[in-house]
Amino acid sequence: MNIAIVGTGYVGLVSGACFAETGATVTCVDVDENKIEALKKGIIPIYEPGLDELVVKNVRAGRLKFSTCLPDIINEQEIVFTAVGTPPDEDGSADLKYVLQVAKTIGENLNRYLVVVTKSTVPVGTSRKVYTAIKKELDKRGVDVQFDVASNPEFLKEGNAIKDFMSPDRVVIGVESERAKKILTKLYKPFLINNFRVIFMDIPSAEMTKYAANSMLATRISFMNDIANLCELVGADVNKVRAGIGSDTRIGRKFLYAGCGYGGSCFPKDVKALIKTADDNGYSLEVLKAVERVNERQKGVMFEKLKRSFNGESLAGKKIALWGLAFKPETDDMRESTALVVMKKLLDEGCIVTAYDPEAMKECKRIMGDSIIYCNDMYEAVNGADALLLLTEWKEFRLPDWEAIGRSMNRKLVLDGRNIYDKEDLNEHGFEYHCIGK
Ligand SMILES: NC(=O)c1ccc[n+]([C@@H]2O[C@H](COP(=O)([O-])OP(=O)(O)OC[C@H]3O[C@@H](n4cnc5c(N)ncnc54)[C@H](O)[C@@H]3O)[C@@H](O)[C@H]2O)c1
Ligand SMILES: O=c1ccn([C@@H]2O[C@H](COP(=O)(O)OP(=O)(O)O[C@H]3O[C@H](CO)[C@@H](O)[C@H](O)[C@H]3O)[C@@H](O)[C@H]2O)c(=O)[nH]1
Repeated sequence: MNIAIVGTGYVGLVSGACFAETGATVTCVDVDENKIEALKKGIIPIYEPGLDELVVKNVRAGRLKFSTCLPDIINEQEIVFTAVGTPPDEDGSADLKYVLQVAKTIGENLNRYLVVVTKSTVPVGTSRKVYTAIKKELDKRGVDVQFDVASNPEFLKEGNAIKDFMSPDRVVIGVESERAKKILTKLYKPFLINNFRVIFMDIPSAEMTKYAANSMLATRISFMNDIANLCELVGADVNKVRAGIGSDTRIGRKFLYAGCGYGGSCFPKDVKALIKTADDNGYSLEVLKAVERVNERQKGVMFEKLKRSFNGESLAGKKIALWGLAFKPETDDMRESTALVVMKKLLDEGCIVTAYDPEAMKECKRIMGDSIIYCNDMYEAVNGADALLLLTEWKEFRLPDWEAIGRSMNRKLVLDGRNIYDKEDLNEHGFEYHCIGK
């Protein structure tokens, strides 16, 4: 089966490598020539566990190829997926220019039947726009080629992308033609051989499912962050509350972790876009508006705690160490990460910021330049520091040598934004310790 994936980012590259792993012949297409050149040499542009091996293996097997030219390969494909970015526009709506550019290119070059599948996260009605854009170009050329559009939103999480893609909880496909449904069933069968969890539905419902899923998950997090802040005021412990409510199967245990706010390329942008879709349709999504407000506030909580620990004393000139810069562990992605908000606040206050992240140092340098001090490891970052802020719960931060850290810090103060340390343990080592929701 020949398929192409247009847009070779987190989603496009992971999907391409995983489809190739099941035996499909996949061409990953991108307009970024440097990225494609690097991939052809086996250099993977992002950090995602297991991705290097999977890409290299499938390239060697001849099942995974790269191209910068969709027109060259389009008429050899049965399916073309669009996995380009849909960044937020100034008003919060999803910017569809890349998706529609791809549709135009398809219409300008298509000569035989094709299923065009939108994998990017797009608002309801986008597949219709994709259909119209392709048809318009075909009509201009005066050719009568059959094609179908479908919606297949992606639910993978960064840092766990390959596992999520290879063994999905479910695959959602919005499709309105039997021919396209049959082709997509064939493609997804290898992933779900013994338990075919593909949910077919109409296209608008598939498009909406993606936003509703991310919004529900973001809601759980903001809800727990709100409860955590209240726990602090009334003397409860949010970790115990989480265990207490998560054991109710109607609630479930996942995505209930209070912390210093959610980030990433998806939750913030998708919550905004859904709010905008509703506003455009004359409906106000009150719950989601609150979810967003709570998250904005939560990203400032670590800084507020730091200020409180210094009891009104100026933070200017204080050396503050940050552990974790990525928006979550196991990725180098810093889009909308809490660290960006914290760094800005610290620098505005005149602090000296030292930082360490196992994978996101290069990305941080690209964004922050020389405004902070980049350290070679977690221990170098805390050397002479007046406080340590844990912002991303990487595994290597879980069991630090507190004795050594205590000797090297200027003030023994730890603020834990992901609740991974034990207060009693830290206090025993002579540290002042604060976390979220306790
Ligand atoms: N990152 C995730 O974890 C994730 C998960 C599920 C869904 N999504 C959604 O998937 C989509 C892609 O996200 P991403 O994180 O992979 O984006 P990304 O920014 O990592 O990658 C997008 C790629 O598309 C390329 N591109 C742009 N215009 C192009 C064109 N006309 N032709 C070919 N390539 C083009 C860019 O050069 C870039 O390499 C978004 O809609 C996002 O919301 C992302
Ligand atoms: O209990 C939790 C779980 C997550 N987070 C934070 O939420 C953010 C997002 O985390 P996660 O969902 O694991 O990563 P993403 O890669 O952004 O994945 C989300 O966004 C993707 C893009 O749409 C979807 O495909 C995934 O299903 C959805 O989980 C991160 O900042 C986490 O620190 C919490 O604060 N508490």
